[in-house]
Amino acid sequence: MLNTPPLDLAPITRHLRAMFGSRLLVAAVHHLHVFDQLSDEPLPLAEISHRLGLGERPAMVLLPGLCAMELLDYDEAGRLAITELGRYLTQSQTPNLTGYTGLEKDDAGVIEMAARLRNDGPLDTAEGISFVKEGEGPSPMDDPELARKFTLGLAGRARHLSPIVAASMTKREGHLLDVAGGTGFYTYEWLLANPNSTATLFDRPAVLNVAAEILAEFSRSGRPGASGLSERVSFLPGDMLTDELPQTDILLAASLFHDWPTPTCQLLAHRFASALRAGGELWVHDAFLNDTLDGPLPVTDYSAQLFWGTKGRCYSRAEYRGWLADAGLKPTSENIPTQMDYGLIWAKK
Ligand SMILES: C[S@@+](CC[C@H](N)C(=O)[O-])C[C@H]1O[C@@H](n2cnc3c(N)ncnc32)[C@H](O)[C@@H]1O
Repeated sequence: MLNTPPLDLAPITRHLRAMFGSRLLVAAVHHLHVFDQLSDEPLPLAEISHRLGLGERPAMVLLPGLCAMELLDYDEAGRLAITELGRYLTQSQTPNLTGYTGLEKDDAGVIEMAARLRNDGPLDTAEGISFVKEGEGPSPMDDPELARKFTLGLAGRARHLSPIVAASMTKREGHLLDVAGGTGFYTYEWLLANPNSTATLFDRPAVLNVAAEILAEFSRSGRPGASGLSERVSFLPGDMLTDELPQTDILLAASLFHDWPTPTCQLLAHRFASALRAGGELWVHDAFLNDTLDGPLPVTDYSAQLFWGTKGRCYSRAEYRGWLADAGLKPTSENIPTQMDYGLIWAKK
């Protein structure tokens, strides 16, 4: 690990994402009527999702979120039940807080959250979805200005987390493929920690233009090894969903799967497994739900944020390990925390 770990910035991202958790709460009480639906009897997750008219993704964002808020819980039979606290959000309880929470029910963010939950995403996607390039439709990641805005929007987080990630990953000689690598910070830090290795940064062309500027700045930082980095990194523009990926020893998927729905994650796991050489390692850096799908709150709030803005959500380690095993990899049992409610898991080929 690093000698002096940097300050964990999680309090900032937790407060930021709490906005999306609040929208989930008020939408659940006043627009979807989750607590009234459950007030008579506990229901299996599939049944309550069906009664609420929610698809798999919105259900897996909303219901774990309400569990993390301690308003719902799983009973011994695995059904979702209202907790003692959650009873105070039903009309049948006296007193209850629905009059008070209802003061926020017409908030624009709450109304839009309810609409997105019912629709499994925004109604109008003419401009494309942030961080996502899929098929022939428009993508902000292919528009020079938007690609720059979104990529630089993640730069501070990546700059802060990447030394911690590089210190936590295995040290080895070989090649790193940083898929959907964005700014490239994870690659640059990993190369500094592995001086005899090389790397490919794979992303959309407009994103790689920004990454190249960041590499130029990084190379001038004066840190040991930084000035020679550009000879060890290749930039490869492409579409990770369709283009052939180069063979590699280590593949890093940082904040990647969480932008995509489950079937796409399964496809990506297969594609990434095929790109690994024998003995290769697939590393996932992300924020993980509990395997019991009931928290933690910072991650269910993050899942609500991702649901709002992308095609994805947060997933549990068990969900990831299932996809990686189905793709022929051997998931390890290591759970390595990094910071900002993120962590690493990895699998071997
Ligand atoms: C949330 S960002 C993560 C960036 C970086 N890994 C990080 O952690 O900072 C997702 C990245 O996926 C890229 N991306 C989205 N769809 C893609 C596609 N079909 N092929 C390649 N990259 C894609 C985006 O351009 C964006 O840089």
